[in-house]
Amino acid sequence: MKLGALTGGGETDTVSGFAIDHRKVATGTIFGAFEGAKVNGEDFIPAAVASGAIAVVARPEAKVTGAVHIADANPRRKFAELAARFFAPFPETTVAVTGTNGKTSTVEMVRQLWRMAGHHAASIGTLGVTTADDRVSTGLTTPDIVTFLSNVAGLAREGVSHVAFEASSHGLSQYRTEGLPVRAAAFTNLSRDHLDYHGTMEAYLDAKLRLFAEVLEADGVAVIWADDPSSTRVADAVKARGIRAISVGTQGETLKLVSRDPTLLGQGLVIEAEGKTHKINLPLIGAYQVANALVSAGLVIATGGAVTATLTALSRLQPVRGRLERAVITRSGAPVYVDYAHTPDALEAAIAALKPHAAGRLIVVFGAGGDRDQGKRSAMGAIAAAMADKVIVTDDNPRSEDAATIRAMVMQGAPAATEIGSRRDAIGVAIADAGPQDIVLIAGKGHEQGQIVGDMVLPFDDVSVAREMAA
Ligand SMILES: CC(=O)N[C@H]1[C@@H](OP(=O)(O)OP(=O)(O)OC[C@H]2O[C@@H](n3ccc(=O)[nH]c3=O)[C@H](O)[C@@H]2O)O[C@H](CO)[C@@H](O)[C@@H]1O[C@H](C)C(=O)N[C@@H](C)C(=O)N[C@H](CCC(=O)O)C(=O)O
Ligand SMILES: Nc1ncnc2c1ncn2[C@@H]1O[C@H](COP(=O)(O)OP(=O)(O)OP(=O)(O)O)[C@@H](O)[C@H]1O
Ligand SMILES: N[C@H](CCC[C@H](N)C(=O)O)C(=O)O
Ligand SMILES: [Mg+2]
Repeated sequence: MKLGALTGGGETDTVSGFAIDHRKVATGTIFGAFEGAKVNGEDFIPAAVASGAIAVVARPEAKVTGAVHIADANPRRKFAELAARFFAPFPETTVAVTGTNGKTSTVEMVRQLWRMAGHHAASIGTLGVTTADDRVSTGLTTPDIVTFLSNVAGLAREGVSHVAFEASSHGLSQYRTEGLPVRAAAFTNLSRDHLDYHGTMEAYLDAKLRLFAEVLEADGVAVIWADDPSSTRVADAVKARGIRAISVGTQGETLKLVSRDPTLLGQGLVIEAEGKTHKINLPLIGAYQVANALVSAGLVIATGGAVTATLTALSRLQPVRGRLERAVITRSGAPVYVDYAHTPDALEAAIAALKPHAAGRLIVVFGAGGDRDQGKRSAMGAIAAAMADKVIVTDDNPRSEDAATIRAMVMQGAPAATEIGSRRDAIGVAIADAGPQDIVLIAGKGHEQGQIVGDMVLPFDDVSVAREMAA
């Protein structure tokens, strides 16, 4: 592709690629110079040009010599639009999910439902780029724009026609997925998280609303979990654009959840849709997975799936890794579940999912990530103290923070909790303590295969450690 084709000018240089980090620039690259949270990418423009950048997308105020300056007041969005033209074509059907919790579960369920309907489908999010037979981590829930667009284009070349991706609030704020047409967008819920980045809940919600107010195609469809207090804000943003909405939940109009009865390994659902009543056996436990299953069914229906076939397919959903995953049963007969709950609302949902199944005590082991929202820590402690029978506070991913300080903030909400810094020891104590009527919940890291301490990622997998301790 010639540079002129992207700028509308006559430049004849051949574009070889796109980069937002000067260290990845080669001859023919278009460099995106963005002001970031840590450094200003504009400081690296001379180095990028020296490495062969033929154009730089930057604010009008930025200084660019030796390469074409593609000036724009919103360089991240401009860069994404140009990169999308370079990496196209993309799979014909792409959907996005946003919300504090449920994104990974929902995109994974959408991928499974599409596959059951015969489509070649993939998902992109916290678990990485996932296809029917492969999973590659990108390190982020919503990857950076170049990683994202090049991966989506690669999936199209592999014959993937349907992609579901997680639109995190950071990703939306940083235009990491702009330029890729979104046929349907779903909202799961909004509760406290990432205030270290967004500052206020209003700013956090605004970041997510952009998916519906700007990103979703004008002739697209919104899928809304109607039972969340913020769902009306999403419905308003969608109505303002005259876009069709599918609402799901007990307050849902398209897929109305009439009843939910826990069974041994899942739950029996009664759902009203198009005037008909559907009885579905969902093979997943927890009210929160019903919410995600209905949102995922809404997304499949929004993109052409038949209602009855899609709802029936819910009974064949496979568990999502690290989301109420049953890791092992202890020698005393106590099941040990691993869950990714790392926000107050999520911890409440995970504990609420397991409590009805615990004839004895629910023992919860959890902590909180470092370099993340600090305000949620005591709130998580308080929820665990209120809802669980025994609480063990331990390390999650301390990152650059002092681990003991993080634990102390969690303990403020759970003063009677047991504190064990080593996550391995904490899991061991919980499993040794659990009796035949008890259930152990290990929360916060889910599928993660490492514990981030400082700049190191130490190998650590909650499921493997639980199995080791229960052996
Ligand atoms: C806070 C945050 O979101 N940071 C992300 C962001 O960095 P940034 O734009 O602030 O970049 P910066 O580090 O300040 O640098 C500014 C610019 O200079 C460039 N640069 C920088 C250094 C250099 O030597 N040369 C150079 O060109 C950088 O590439 C960047 O474009 O853009 C980068 C490229 O896309 C991301 O890697 C980085 O994710 C960091 C590592 C991160 O930890 N993000 C987490 C918080 C995150 O995004 N989590 C969400 C939430 C998950 C959820 O929903 O819970 C996710 O989607 O994963
Ligand atoms: N619909 C829901 N309502 C409330 N809690 C939920 C819901 N779905 C998931 N959870 C809780 O949140 C945890 C994370 O779920 P999931 O990974 O699907 O969310 P996510 O939005 O992808 O999270 P992240 O933003 O960290 O990527 C689950 O392990 C569970 O504890
Ligand atoms: N166990 C992780 C979960 C959050 C990871 C991801 N959602 C993010 O915020 O980057 C932590 O709290 O460190
Ligand atoms: Mg996720």
